[in-house]
Amino acid sequence: MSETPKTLAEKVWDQHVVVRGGGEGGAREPDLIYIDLHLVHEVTSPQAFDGLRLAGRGLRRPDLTIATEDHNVPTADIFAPIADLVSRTQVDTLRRNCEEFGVRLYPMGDLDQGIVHIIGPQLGLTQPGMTVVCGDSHTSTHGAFGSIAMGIGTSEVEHVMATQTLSLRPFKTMAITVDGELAPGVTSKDLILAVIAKIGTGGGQGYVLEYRGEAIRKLSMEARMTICNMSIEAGARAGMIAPDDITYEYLKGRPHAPQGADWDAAVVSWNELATDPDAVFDNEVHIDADTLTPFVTWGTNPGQGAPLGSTVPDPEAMADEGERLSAQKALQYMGLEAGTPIREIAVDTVFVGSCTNGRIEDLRAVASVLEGHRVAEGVRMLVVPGSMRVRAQAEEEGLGDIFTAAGAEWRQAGCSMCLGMNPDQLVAGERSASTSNRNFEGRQGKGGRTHLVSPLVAAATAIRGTLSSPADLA
Ligand SMILES: CC(C)[C@H](C(=O)O)[C@@H](O)C(=O)O
Ligand code: SF4
Repeated sequence: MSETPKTLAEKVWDQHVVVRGGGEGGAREPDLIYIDLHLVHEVTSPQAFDGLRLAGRGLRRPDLTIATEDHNVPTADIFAPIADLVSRTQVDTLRRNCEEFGVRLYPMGDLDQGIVHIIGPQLGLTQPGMTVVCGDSHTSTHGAFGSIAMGIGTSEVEHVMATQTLSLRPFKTMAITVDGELAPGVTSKDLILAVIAKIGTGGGQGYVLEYRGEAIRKLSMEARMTICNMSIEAGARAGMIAPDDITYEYLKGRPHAPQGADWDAAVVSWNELATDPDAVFDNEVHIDADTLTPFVTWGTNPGQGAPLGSTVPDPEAMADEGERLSAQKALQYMGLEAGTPIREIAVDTVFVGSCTNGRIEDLRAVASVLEGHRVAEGVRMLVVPGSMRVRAQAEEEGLGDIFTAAGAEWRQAGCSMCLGMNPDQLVAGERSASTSNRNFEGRQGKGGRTHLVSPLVAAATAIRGTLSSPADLA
């Protein structure tokens, strides 16, 4: 064990310092950090590749760089040419760039294609103790493996491409300890929505969050990924969970995971990453899992959430002026009145998918509720797997048939209705229950209204037509 007790984040950081910045405290210069894995998608890479081309540079480590197509993918027919010109150009540009610079790319429809944050873990590329970056804010997802995983800007994307390093200032650390156990029907999505409601969308600013405690330890890897995914919605730089047997079980045997003696050696070193007992965090938050119930958002940021069993809050009752004004504006945009029971809010669309909740366990949860039911009259339901492999597995397990039998649309892999960059969009005034991670104005299409929910709530809502949990179906 190290002499000075360290947190998980500090250990991973220290293992990646190439050059330590001079100075002390706030005046400390950034460190130069080595990057183990660089994930690339079509939206944030074109300028970076252009920059390299202009400077006459190549990629420092094409072998540590992987690209996929996700944001602009039409999920209704992934094998047809993309109709939208902007999307098609974006995807064609990625293909040309990857070819020119020697980057491995999973194109639309390939069995390994999917949302960037779903395919990294799925391929075993994301591993404990790594530094993972991508020009995408939800890169925090990969922190569920005990890696420092961050979204970066386009100029940083170019820097990583050229040097495989990044110049970074150390973060502050925050422990989010979740004691107890989640009740049946309460998922990691409810937990993270409750965390963000508690600390606020700016509560994590400048921090790496480490989720710990009994309730976190009991979660599957996929549930942990949902939590780390949304760290960014609390304003954090990254979210992390220490690796344990659940992590190793998930990772073992995946295509890029170490094998044989290398695997054993890796596990020994990964076991040393956990935060030392005496390590000190810059900030600590405690949550009691036992008290949580299904949680949904009513407003236009992920922190504007409340228990499903409660009512739309009254802005007038909010002491903080900023909060009050933001709630007033949100309710107006959302077309909601204070005091309305949340369970009475009717939706037009249910979206299951995204890098938050587009994995196989999410689809299983949805199918378990939908089986033997029909999607309510007048409600459109999209079920969009996060990757083509998730789709294949869901088909093999008969989940696809359950979705179609219930009247849902069973799609191919992509970001889909998580954001309005492809044909899957809400029209103005339409309201959705969505398993994605962002609910700001227009996120799912201009004028669209989004309620963030768990997969279980999404499924029950599809059946009843109003925001509901499976318990309401009895
Ligand atoms: C397009 C991309 C840059 C963006 C992100 O960084 O998160 C997107 O994935 C999102 O979820 O809004
Ligand atoms: S699924 Fe949504 S949040 Fe995730 S990368 Fe795609 S657009 Fe961003």
